[in-house]
Amino acid sequence: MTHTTISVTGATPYDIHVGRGLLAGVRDHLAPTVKKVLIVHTPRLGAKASELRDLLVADDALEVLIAEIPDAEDGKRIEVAAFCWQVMGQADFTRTDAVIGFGGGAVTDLAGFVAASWLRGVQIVQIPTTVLGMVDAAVGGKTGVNTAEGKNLVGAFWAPRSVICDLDVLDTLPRNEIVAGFAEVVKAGFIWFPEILDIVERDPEAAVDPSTDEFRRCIELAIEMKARVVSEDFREAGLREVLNYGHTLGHAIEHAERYRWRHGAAISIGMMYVAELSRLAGRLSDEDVARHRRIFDMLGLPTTYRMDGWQHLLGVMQRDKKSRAGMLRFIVLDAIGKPTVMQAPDESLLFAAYQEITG
Ligand SMILES: NC(=O)c1ccc[n+]([C@@H]2O[C@H](COP(=O)([O-])OP(=O)(O)OC[C@H]3O[C@@H](n4cnc5c(N)ncnc54)[C@H](O)[C@@H]3O)[C@@H](O)[C@H]2O)c1
Ligand SMILES: O=C(O)C(=O)C[C@@H](O)[C@H](O)[C@H](O)COP(=O)(O)O
Ligand SMILES: [Zn+2]
Repeated sequence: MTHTTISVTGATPYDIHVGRGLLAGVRDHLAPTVKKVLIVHTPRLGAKASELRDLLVADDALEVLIAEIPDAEDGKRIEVAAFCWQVMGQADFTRTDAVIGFGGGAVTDLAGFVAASWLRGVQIVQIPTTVLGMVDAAVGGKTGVNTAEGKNLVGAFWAPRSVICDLDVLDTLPRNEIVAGFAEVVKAGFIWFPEILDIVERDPEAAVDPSTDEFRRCIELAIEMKARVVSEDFREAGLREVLNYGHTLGHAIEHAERYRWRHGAAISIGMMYVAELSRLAGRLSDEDVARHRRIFDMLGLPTTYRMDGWQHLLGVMQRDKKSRAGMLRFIVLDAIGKPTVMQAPDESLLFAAYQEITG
């Protein structure tokens, strides 16, 4: 199977590697000067993390440390970052040492933040083990943790040295996780590469099956999209905001559900919401909105939410990072592949769109 390399350019360039059997070459992705490596992983990835450690200790010059952190969003907390800092401090981890984030998006976000903050920045190699991590979380250098008030409210922009997407690690990933992660792939289809949507519509089963060419094509298109966007706008001064399509309501739902929902499920509803918002604002056609619903239905991703929580969701959305001077801002579509910003929409319009997605 071929090995694809997708490059991020800009002030801190790096490559994203996609293929199979890539973990064997992990040492080559760390700077030769590295003496200590911290592998951050969750209990579920314990056996694979041991294999990774064995590959690294084959280099006698390397000392490998392990930080096993709680699973999923339970790991994206400041207390967990503090635990990692403690492991690093006790091992005299220096500026020439390296962190490896080995897991889903929750792990790569946390590990990236630990690397960004330790000694004000040490190198990080991201090895995502979920679809979502490969196409989105491990690429682009957004790192962080959740707080009681909201999702990803504390963090840093910190570019990885390298991203290794070894498709072999997806063999153990449950189907529901593959599908949830595919929500970010579909997002790339709505905002940038409609070819992804065509592939899903032709054969949704093949699209989410990691052994198919269709899956590989979708994954690579989504990574390509993200690499192009973050190459142009690393710190989200403009263009990068398009990657937040569906996330304003999506993050508020994750908060309302106490981070027990899959990120992909929450943002699927969030994308359905902004599609309806775009339509009610006269921007998006009925057919393009129907296309959203059809694609989410084909994949088994949710498109509706309960009627009651609106006031709570609205309050949480005020803390969205795209808000400016108390004004809400949403990424909406003028057409498929044409995202834009909607500034301070009327609350009645926001509620009308919400009514369209209540089951
Ligand atoms: N930084 C970014 O740009 C960015 C982008 C998108 C999402 N995110 C964040 O990513 C997180 C969601 O990531 P996720 O969907 O990968 O969730 P996750 O990290 O919680 O992983 C999902 C589940 O899959 C398990 N798992 C991971 N790899 C596995 C494997 N190979 N085999 C079996 N089980 C495995 C994990 O233990 C976990 O239970 C959210 O916190 C979201 O905010 C960040
Ligand atoms: O990389 C980005 O930029 C994104 O917005 C990608 C999103 O899919 C991702 O969930 C991100 O973590 C959301 O960022 P936030 O700044 O809204 O917390
Ligand atoms: Zn996301």
